[in-house]
Amino acid sequence: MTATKAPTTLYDKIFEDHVVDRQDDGTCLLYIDRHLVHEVTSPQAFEGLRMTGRKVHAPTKTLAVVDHNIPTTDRKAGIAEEESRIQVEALAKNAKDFGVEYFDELDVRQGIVHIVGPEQGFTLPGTTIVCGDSHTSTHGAFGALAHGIGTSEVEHVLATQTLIQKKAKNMLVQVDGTLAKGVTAKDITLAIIGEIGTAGGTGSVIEYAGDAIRALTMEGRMTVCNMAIEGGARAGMVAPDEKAFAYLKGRPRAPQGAAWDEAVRYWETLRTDEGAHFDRIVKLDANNLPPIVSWGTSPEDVISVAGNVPDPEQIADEVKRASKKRALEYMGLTAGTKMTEIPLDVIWIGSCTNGRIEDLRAVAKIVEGKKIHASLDYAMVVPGSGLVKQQAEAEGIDKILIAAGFEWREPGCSMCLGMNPDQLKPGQRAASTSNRNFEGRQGYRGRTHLVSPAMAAAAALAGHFVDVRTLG
Ligand SMILES: CC(C)[C@H](C(=O)O)[C@@H](O)C(=O)O
Ligand code: SF4
Repeated sequence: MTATKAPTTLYDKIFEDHVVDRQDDGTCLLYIDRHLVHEVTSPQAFEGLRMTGRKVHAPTKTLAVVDHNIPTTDRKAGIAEEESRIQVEALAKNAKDFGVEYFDELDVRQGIVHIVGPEQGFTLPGTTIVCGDSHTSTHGAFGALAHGIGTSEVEHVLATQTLIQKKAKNMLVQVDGTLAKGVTAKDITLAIIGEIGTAGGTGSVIEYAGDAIRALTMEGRMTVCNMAIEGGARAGMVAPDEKAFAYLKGRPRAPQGAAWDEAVRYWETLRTDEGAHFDRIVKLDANNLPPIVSWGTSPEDVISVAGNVPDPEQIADEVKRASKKRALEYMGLTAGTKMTEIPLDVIWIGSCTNGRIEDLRAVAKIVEGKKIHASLDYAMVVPGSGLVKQQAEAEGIDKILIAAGFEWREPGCSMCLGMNPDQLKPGQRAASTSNRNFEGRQGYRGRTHLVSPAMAAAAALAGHFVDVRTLG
């Protein structure tokens, strides 16, 4: 008698393929294929190795890049802020001492860690990937199991190439239908968080499926998986397909020749079986999805650009009501105001959510031959990596943006979190293509509205939000 194997999810498959040891209580030791390292969460981890005389277990499976603390202006001028400088210098030294490849601030391959991994073909389908950074979920777009980890785990992975994990629940987010013109992956991911809330994915790994996800480019899928974290999930993933393979083919770290063909044969098996069990299923209709704007101080505070600032008084739950009232106060908004009538001060385009070439192309397409609105303090574009910047310049995108009045910067995290000099001033209101809008996220008392690159571009021209579906 042949036993039929129970259908399993993509997450189950990759997880089980990497289990080195399993305890009775379900605690597993997972083998880690790829470890990305940046300057913020690695100094103590390397220090821990040094103090105990340990080495990096698999230096070739580790890649370090500087991103959070570096200025986006002249790199050769160095870093003025001491704490930032110390972190960056520590990473350079640690990479050298421990034999880890490192992209420094003058390397064209440098950029935001989650943009660099896929670009280098370091991120591959079916692998386990970790980084001391919450948005490691981005890599799940390639059908990898990608976890953000804490600094003590960074040390553990450096020393052992393994991670202690318990199996998460399986959650399916099914997005079907066709997006309206101007509506993008960012709107999908913001809408999902609006629907499930920032705790909606707690304890789960989300698989994104459906024809609207299939129709997205790899850049778009990365945008969606990037924000799985804002939906509370441990990771997000999309089953790899021809688009993923085409994106990776020929990348420096991707397999070549016969090894490539063999890899693709394996990658093609990486999908959820028909009938596999999901603990929770959420559906989103792409057909009717409007462009989304955040109005509050949580990524779940989202609304259609065609809507009005919501009224917290309508919320039954007292605690929630108080918190949303506070959010409106912080944001300097009044319930009932039309979203398209909120005047903006700053436009910021970049981040691991939306700092890829496709994002910059979308912006250039909208602003070409036009000027940013005179009422803005400034508009800034920060490419996600040196290679994105180079590609954009080869396409003339930099010229279009500069002619329209944008600042064109060096790559890094920049104002996504303002660990470098790029910060909002108190009271300044920004349309930002990043992923977090907490109080002070982009600068002390700064106000952030999360949007797609197309929405940010249209807002740059108008000085307020515009429904991009109405653009010609
Ligand atoms: C600095 C880093 C630890 C942090 C993260 O993990 O997400 C940062 O990238 C962020 O986006 O807030
Ligand atoms: S771009 Fe923003 S979200 Fe992404 S890693 Fe940098 S700080 Fe974190």
